[in-house]
This record gives sequence, structure tokens and C-alpha cells, in this order.
Amino acid sequence: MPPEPIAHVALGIAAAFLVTFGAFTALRYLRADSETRASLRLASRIRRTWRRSAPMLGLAVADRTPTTGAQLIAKRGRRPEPRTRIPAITTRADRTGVSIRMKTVAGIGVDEVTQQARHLADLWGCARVSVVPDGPGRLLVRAVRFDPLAAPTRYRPGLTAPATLRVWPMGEDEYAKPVAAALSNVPGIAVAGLPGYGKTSLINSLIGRFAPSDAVQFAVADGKAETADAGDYAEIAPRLFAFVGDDLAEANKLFTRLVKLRRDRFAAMKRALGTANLWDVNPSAAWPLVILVIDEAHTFFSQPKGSDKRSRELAALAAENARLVDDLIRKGRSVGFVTIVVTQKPTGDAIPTSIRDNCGIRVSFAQTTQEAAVAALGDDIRQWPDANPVSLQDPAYVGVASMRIQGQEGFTRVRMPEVTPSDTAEVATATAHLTVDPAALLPHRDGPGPADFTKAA
Ligand SMILES: Nc1ncnc2c1ncn2[C@@H]1O[C@H](COP(=O)(O)OP(=O)(O)OP(=O)(O)O)[C@@H](O)[C@H]1O
Repeated sequence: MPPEPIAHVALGIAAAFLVTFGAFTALRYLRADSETRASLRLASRIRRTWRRSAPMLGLAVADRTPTTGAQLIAKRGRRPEPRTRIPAITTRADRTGVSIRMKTVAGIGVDEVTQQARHLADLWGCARVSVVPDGPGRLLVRAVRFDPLAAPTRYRPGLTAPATLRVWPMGEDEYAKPVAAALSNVPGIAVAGLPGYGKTSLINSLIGRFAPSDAVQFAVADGKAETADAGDYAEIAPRLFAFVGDDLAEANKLFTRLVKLRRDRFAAMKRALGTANLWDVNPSAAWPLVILVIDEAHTFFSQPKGSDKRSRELAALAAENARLVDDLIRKGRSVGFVTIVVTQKPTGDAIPTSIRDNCGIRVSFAQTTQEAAVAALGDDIRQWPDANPVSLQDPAYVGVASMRIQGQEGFTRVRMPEVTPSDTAEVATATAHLTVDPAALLPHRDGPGPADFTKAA
């Protein structure tokens, strides 16, 4: 074919491609909601201006070594101009902002881009910009248009069982990225914070989310409730296989029963499941994950002052409660126990430090003092002032907690969705038929082997 028609065909193909691409972009824009449209406009601005803004912020390098091609086409006797190399980017917009995938170039990596994060945020008109590695030679830059921590969210649990019990989706971080806490192989979770900042709502989210699964059983000791049929958990009682109020002796009976269950499970598990760790085979209806929530936990552990007979009895019960819960946290992980210790007062005088420090995950809503923040999250929190729960003392931060996230350095603030007691109660009532005492599910010592038991279950 002569050269002219070839050029026409190539131009035609390019034009068709551009028209299709333009139509696709316009359609995507028109179908998006107003928040996503704003993010799409931002993404387009970031791509358009990147070649100019990257060098202005020092995110470009001069490549002085000419390529072979450049040498060949350079005018005789003249050295080719150095090339400016900037990190290549692609963007993806969502409701909250834009995720930018960036390829590193020599000398410009995560540290260099992080140093410019504040300037990038100013340049793009964003609330925040974060930078994390995304595999070798790649970065993920997240630009959020507004502060996700400042906007309360709500979660309404449904009746569908979660796809996995290994993680608990908790909320979103300050870059609107989902945050989940591992439940698998985690012995305990400590939740601390001032009254009214969202601890109960967080527990509602846990119960509401996992109640539809027949592979989870819940027990609650509520130090706020005077009787077992009062307080925050009364309406979800149908989905709890055990429930006690603030009576130390009743709580003692529950913790003793659970330690016995832990031991019996340990004795039976290897034979029945062929493993000493339930997470190797995942919890099931016959071998459910046992979640024990101890709310206002200090009620059950604090030593009363006074030397009269009653005080001495209560002190003995509190010490025994501490010993039993410590046992569950230290030894319960592999047999499928997760103990959640919720308290307004995380300091050593209220919660034994061995219990608190053995909890693999620690979460803190607002705190009034540095001492309480350190007790809740550990000494390292002093080095992360932005995420310190003392700075969360503001009505705008009800529902925001600080925690460590696996694989991420330091502490992160997380916006938890509000889950109302009535929504949780609805799920608990609808799933009440799934409630079973896990002790009743244990195979008898001389009973059926693993295969027979699975059938029986
Ligand atoms: N995640 C959230 N987002 C927005 N608002 C929330 C959230 N969680 C709780 N709230 C609001 O704060 C109020 C108090 O929450 P919650 O009862 O969970 O606090 P708490 O820390 O358990 O308090 P207490 O220690 O007194 O039990 C709720 O009634 C609700 O209106």
C-alpha cells in the first residue's frame, strides 16, 4: 500500500480510539455521584499538571547520560540535552479522593515523595496526602479531598454471615482506607476510652457483623449492668450463650466455666480436628470462635479498699477473676478464644497489666491524660503526637480511635462507623437460633472421632 493511505488508516484508528476513550470517560463522569465527580476532576487535574508540578517540588531527576538513539539523532558535534525524568503516574478516583500509583525513578522514592506530601496536598487542594510503598519500584499516593475522620459514618448490620472470621472490618483510616483487625490467632483486644466516645458502638459492630455466623458464639460480662437483664447488652442477650452483670461472684462463675471450656477444647481438639490450632482449619459450627466481651472490665478486677470480711471476699474474687481472664488471654488463642476487654480506665490500678499487655490489638478512643493514653496503647504512642488519643477529646471525634495497624508503622486514627443498639438487637433476635453453648458441642472423650463428629454436628 502506498504511504498516504497507510497514514490515513493510522489516523482513522487513532481518531476512533480517542472518540471511544472520550465517550467512555464522559459516560463514567455522567454516571458518577457528585462526590466521585469532584474526585474525577481532581484526578484529571493531577495528571494534567504532573509534568510541571513534579519538577517544581524536586520530584524529578536530570538524566545526563544520552541514550544510543539520542546520540544517533543528535546534530553533529552537539551533545544531546539531558532528559528530565519524573515518576510516571496513573490515577483512580473514588468518593473520597484519588489513589495515585507512581513508579519510582532513581533517587526519588517513598521518603522523597513523603517529604513533599504537605506541598502536594496544597497544590491539589486536598485535606491530606499519604505515601506508602506498593511493591518494588512502586508507590501508592493517596489524596483525600476531605477529612474522613471528621465525617461520622453508620453501619447497619445485615443477616448475611461474613465471608471470613479471620478479620474484623473496623472502619476507615484518615485516608479513607479500610482498616480491619485480625481475629485469627489474636488472644485479646483491649478497647479503652472516655465514656460516650463509641466503645459500646464498636462492640455492637462486632456482634452485629458476626452474629449471623453459626461459627461464632458470644459471652458477655457487663460491669455496667446491675443485673444480667439490664444495660447495653440486655437486648442482644438472645445471641449470647452466657451473660452476667456486675456481680463479681457471677462473673467468677462465668470465667471459671470458660477456662474449663478452654482446657476441654485443648484436650479434645487435636484428636477431633487433627491440629492444636483451630485457626489452621478455621472455626466452624461444631468448633465455633468464642468471643468473650468484658465491658467496664475494671469492675471485675479492681480491689476494694477496706479490711472487713465483705471487702476481703470481694478482693479475693477480683484477684481470681484477674487470674482466670489472664489464663484465657494467654492460652485461649489457639483454641479459638478472643477476649475483648473494654474499659474507661486502662491504667494498671484498674486492669492488671498482664491482661492489658497480652492483648494483641489495642484500641483507644479519646483519653484525658498522657498516662491513660500510654496505658491504653503503650509507651510508643508518645512518639506519635498526631495519633495520640488525648488529641481526640472533641465531640467531632466521637467514634474515632487510635490503634496500630498490622504492617504499618506507628499509630493510625480510625473512624469507626456508628452501630446503634437497636440495629444490633434486631440482628441478635433474628439470629438467636444460632446460639449454642460451645461446651455442649465438645465431643465426648470416648465419643466419635473427627470424621464422625463432623457428621454429628
Ligand atoms: N462511631 C460513632 N460515630 C458517631 N457517633 C457515635 C459513634 N459511636 C457512638 N456514637 C455516639 O456516641 C454515643 C455514645 O456512644 P457509646 O455508648 O458507644 O459510648 P461508650 O464509649 O460506650 O460510652 P460508655 O463508656 O458511657 O458506655 C452514642 O449514643 C452515639 O450517639
